[in-house]
Amino acid sequence: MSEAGRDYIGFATLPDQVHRKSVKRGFEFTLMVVGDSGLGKSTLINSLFLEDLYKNRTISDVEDRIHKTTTIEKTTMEIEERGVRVRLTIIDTPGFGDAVNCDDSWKVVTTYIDDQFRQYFTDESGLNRRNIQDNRVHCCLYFVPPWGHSLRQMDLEVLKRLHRKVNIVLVIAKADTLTTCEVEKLKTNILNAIRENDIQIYEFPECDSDEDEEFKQQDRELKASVPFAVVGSNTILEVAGRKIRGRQYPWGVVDGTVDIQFNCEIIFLPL
Ligand SMILES: Nc1nc2c(ncn2[C@@H]2O[C@H](COP(=O)(O)OP(=O)(O)OP(=O)(O)O)[C@@H](O)[C@H]2O)c(=O)[nH]1
Repeated sequence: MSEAGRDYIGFATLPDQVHRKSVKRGFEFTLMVVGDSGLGKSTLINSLFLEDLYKNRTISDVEDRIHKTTTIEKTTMEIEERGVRVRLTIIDTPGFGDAVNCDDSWKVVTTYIDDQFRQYFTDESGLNRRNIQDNRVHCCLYFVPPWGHSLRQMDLEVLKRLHRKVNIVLVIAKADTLTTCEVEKLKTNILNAIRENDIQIYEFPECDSDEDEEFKQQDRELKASVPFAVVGSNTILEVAGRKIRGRQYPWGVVDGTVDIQFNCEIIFLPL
């Protein structure tokens, strides 16, 4: 083969090579969802990944919940978007915050995260390092109830124990139950609370200076929306000839996949 026809392999193509290898192999991504029962965690996860991840789940009765301890429930699925495969694992924490005394709700969650780090370290130190399964938790979606004024003492206790172990993304659940002003106020209070308590939540990386203006604007809006106000829905509605996952009210439709139309709050999730 002539020199000109030969593909150049070198440092310059390194990002390409890494990219190609990763695309071929696929990625592993583990997302943990933490929050009280009924905040819409399953609904949001189902709406985000367009799957029904919790088909077999039954609703426990109130009596059960009073004494319930937090458990870990793991669901794995393969998803593919434009040829890129992702092995997505959702770690749910049913029972979190349900018990009358939830002093220890955080323990199950932190123990699980620590165990995964330990397992990964052990596998990496072993002889067969090629086929390690990465079960470490990459991101934790923490659901804040919409009916409070800020983070509760319990949220602060949990977040203080989690923030050095995992990337935390805070979301205000069921944001369609709040007005624009209420959302803004709650966001300000939450941001003040995490600052006062030295809690580190996930920060988006700096946007490259050579990105186009539209991308930069999107990036600014995304950063300004933290903590994200979210609305989930598993109902498909037809609005203006378009099929959306939304929630229907007498006064309008909340598009769960794009924005909260009467709140002008955009739902972006950094996945
Ligand atoms: N108004 C409103 N209701 C929602 C939203 N998301 C979910 N719901 C409703 O809230 C109820 C509970 O939703 P789930 O997704 O089961 O809540 P969960 O947090 O997974 O609850 P557990 O499985 O008990 O932990 C359901 O009736 C949903 O339809 C939302 O964004 N807004």
